[in-house]
Amino acid sequence: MSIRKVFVGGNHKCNGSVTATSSRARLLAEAAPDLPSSDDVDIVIAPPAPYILTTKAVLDEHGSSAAVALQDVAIAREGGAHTGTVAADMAADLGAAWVIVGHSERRHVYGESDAHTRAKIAAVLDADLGLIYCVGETLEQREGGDAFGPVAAQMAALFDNPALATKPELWANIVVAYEPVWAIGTGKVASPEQAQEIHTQLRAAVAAATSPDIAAAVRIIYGGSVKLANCAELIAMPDIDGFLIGGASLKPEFVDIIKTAAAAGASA
Ligand SMILES: O=C(CO)COP(=O)(O)O
Repeated sequence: MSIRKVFVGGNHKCNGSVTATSSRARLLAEAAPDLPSSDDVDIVIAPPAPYILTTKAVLDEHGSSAAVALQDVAIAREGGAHTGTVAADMAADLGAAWVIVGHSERRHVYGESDAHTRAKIAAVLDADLGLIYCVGETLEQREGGDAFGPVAAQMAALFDNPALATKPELWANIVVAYEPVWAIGTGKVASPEQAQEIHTQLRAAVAAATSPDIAAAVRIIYGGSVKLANCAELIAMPDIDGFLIGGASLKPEFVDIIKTAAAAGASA
């Protein structure tokens, strides 16, 4: 059971419409009386960028404490000549509180380099936004016997960030999402033991790169085929502090996953 405040994010990826995204936000906001308070759980929705304003408006209108996240960001904080992207400053302007960086679909489908990921991390931290930093190994890498090696290499992009060296308090704005590539959208969820093993290694890596206090406080969440049927056993592990949810965040069960995760956290 996590001793940290549970964090549940819904990554809508490239799905939805104005109507569908609004009704998902409304469903979540209307469930608020049945959900634990924002003292016990952080809830974040990452709709496609064009729907951020609408999502935020629906949440605000219903007094929801859920926050909004951008799914990816430009490498330059202020934007400029970066066709097709959204800048961190624009995310803040739209009312987003968080930005996802390093998602496997950016790394593997769009071929995003480590240099891009590093620049995006810098842009998000510089804009004072929360960073949901995704890491994860491919099936090939896991079957090759070293699941953590590639994850550690991805974490280096975070550890090398100069702002974090001078302002370690920025770690409070960071959530690390372990998302094994083989589990994303496949229905093949990592076992609680597999996830816990990597989360422990991640926490140890944070401790080695920063301090035991920062490592003890940083939230490490799991993503990859999380659904209502498997979330309870995952959240029961001591180093799984929440979830980043793709497919199931588009369904009404998202609310029930939040309830399950938050209840486990509150009883820890
Ligand atoms: O990529 C994910 C969240 O960012 C996970 O997606 P699924 O929950 O659809 O496997």
